[in-house]
Amino acid sequence: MARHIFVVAPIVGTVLVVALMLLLCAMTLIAQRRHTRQILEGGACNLPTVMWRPRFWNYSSTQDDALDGKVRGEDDVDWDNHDCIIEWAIKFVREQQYHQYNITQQTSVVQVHRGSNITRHVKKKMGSSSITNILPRMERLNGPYGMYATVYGIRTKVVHVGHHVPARAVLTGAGVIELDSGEDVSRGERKYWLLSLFSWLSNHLANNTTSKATKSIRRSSTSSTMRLLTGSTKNPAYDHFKNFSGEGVFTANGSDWKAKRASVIHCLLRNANTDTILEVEANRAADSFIREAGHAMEIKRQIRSRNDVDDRKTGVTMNVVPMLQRSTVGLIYRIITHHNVEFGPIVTSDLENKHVSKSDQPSSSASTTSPRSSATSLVTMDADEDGKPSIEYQSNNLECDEREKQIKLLLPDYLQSVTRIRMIVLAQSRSIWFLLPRWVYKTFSPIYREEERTMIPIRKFSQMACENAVPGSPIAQLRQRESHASDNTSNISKDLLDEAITLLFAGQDTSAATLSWTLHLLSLHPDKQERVVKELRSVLGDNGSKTVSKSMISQMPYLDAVIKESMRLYPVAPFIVRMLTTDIAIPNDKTHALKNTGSTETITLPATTFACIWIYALHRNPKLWDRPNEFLPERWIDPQLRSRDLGQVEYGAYMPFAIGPRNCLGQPLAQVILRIVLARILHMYVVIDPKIEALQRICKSESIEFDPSSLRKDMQAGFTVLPSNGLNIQLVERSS
Ligand code: HEM
Repeated sequence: MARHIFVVAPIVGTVLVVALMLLLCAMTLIAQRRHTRQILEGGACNLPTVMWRPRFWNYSSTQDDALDGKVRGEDDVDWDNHDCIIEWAIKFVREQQYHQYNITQQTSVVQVHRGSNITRHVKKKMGSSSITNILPRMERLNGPYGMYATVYGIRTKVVHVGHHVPARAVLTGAGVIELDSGEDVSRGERKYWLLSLFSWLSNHLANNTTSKATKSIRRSSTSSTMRLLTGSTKNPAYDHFKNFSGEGVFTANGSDWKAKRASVIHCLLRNANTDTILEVEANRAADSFIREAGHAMEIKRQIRSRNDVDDRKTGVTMNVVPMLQRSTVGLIYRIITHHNVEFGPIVTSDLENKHVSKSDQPSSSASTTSPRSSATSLVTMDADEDGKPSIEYQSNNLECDEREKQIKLLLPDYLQSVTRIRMIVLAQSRSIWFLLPRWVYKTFSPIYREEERTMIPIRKFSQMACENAVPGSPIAQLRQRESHASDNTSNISKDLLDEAITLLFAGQDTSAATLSWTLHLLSLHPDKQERVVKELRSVLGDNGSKTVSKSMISQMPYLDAVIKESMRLYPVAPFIVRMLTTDIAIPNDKTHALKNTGSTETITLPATTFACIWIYALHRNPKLWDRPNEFLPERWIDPQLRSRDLGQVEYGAYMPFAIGPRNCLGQPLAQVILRIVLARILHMYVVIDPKIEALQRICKSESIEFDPSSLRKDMQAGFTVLPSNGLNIQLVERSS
């Protein structure tokens, strides 16, 4: 009997302790939810709130299908076979998916409470794994300021922001005071400092006036000047990324972040060669894409053995997402390391001549940067006949050196791993482990183990990038700076490795995703694509050089409008998160006009609240944009259409690169990369959605109005959003 007691007592004791802990957790959760609701709905705020039950999400590697080009429900369709496409289109229309294409997978429950004016209690179903399902609903739940308070887990208050005024207040710390007339602060650090200064002054002055809400800003402001100036920080909202990008500029905080950001901006953007390198490398990235497509066309031609058929007319249907990922990773790698390595497929057939030389190599690098050129380093600056600077790669005359071989071998694993890590970080932030201390996650979570496995190729690739960095390159310069230096000069510091991981990913993933969405939209709108091409030809000339320069893209307003519009509809970072370090006062919905701040009532977002800025919802807010869901590049250039969009004039309404001190530091690079690569691809190929022609025909025969937007792809959530399950595009060579 006594022996039994010794066995049973510990078991019973453990059960009781676990039960007690669960009870405590549940009570804390309930108390926290009530507290949050009181803060955000009650008295001062009166905001519409969404109480969001924590949704636990498992990572499953089947999410990786994006790279394999599988399209849900479309796996068996041969997109190069006309009959197959027609068969698919008939099925698609007949099954009446046509008008409800986006609404799939509904699993968990969201409750919506309309502040203190609750008149109804709505229950809605939301998809747990697809952001596409969440975002349109966020839009539809538009209350005053489109704001939603959410409770994630036990400890956190979250405010969802879908309106430009509070978004701007959170991201710039500007609060209720109108500081800027709609200009983009991201264009220069100088403006940002000016804005911050204004922000501080205005908040300070407001503290001395009667505004009860703004008084609390001073009370809750921290000793850190930076925090006082910005009003918000990424910390701790971005802790999920720390295993990935460590203390790189994306995840660092406080004075560490400030020093790192200054260093990265200096080394990446203030380099005398930056502009030329950027131009050359963006053209090379396009060459890489074109070469890969050409290679596929050649293979297709060989497989079908139809030499008599002119393949340039039929083209080839390919998943362009991984192609763009490969091209852009090479581009960013070379920009930050100046290591001259070509990642694209090395094509040994005469195809290379057909496609690469045809598309012209960038400037004078033409003869030395072909895929067969040797492993070399950048850079000597020179001037061509027109006095325009150009780049020579110094050749060491080796066929392919060891470092080049190694980094090329690592590329497929690297790309697969970054694709996987996008999902793992998301899974982590939504898993039950999020609610527990970090050490518990690290010790017990299978997600962490998967994350560590996935990080191996990423760390290896980035380590090699640091080792291969040529003197004078951004990475080599960073290595010399205090913010990223190692104690031992021969070693690569953890800070430098984190930065390499950050820059490689931040630069590559976002650019590839934006280009994918833009090609997708243009493939659904052939008329708009033709307008871009007409403009391109007028600038490049039909027979002239096909290399695109920065000055050329500045003469292409429609191309610019297409990219802006595509980033409006598909901002690749659909939301960003900040934690408020001070109370932030914003005008309430009745006194919308910011300029009358003297007489406005304010409501307060309390310090320590997480603010989730829904860039996606801002970009599609019908109060800001005329015909918000339409792909309408003309809105950016036609004065009449422009005047209908409040979003084009209100600062903070359009922010694909975010705004405020933690906006995208790579924006100046990205703006050039996107335009040059897109121009080159469109100059070479007609991009066609393989389904569109068949659907148009079937819709016509069934007397259904054809709406190209119904063919838009779902968004696959990750760090950034990509077209779900890849993007099959038919590429057909343009006849000149
Ligand atoms: C289409 C291209 C790009 C888009 C749409 C984009 C968008 C963004 C956005 C929205 C953020 C803020 C993220 C957040 O707060 O959660 C960001 C941050 C950042 N981006 Fe980009 N980005 C692009 C290209 C680039 C490039 C080419 C680089 C560099 C090579 C880069 C480097 C960074 C870095 C380092 C940060 C963190 C800045 C900080 O926290 O201080 N991005 N980007």
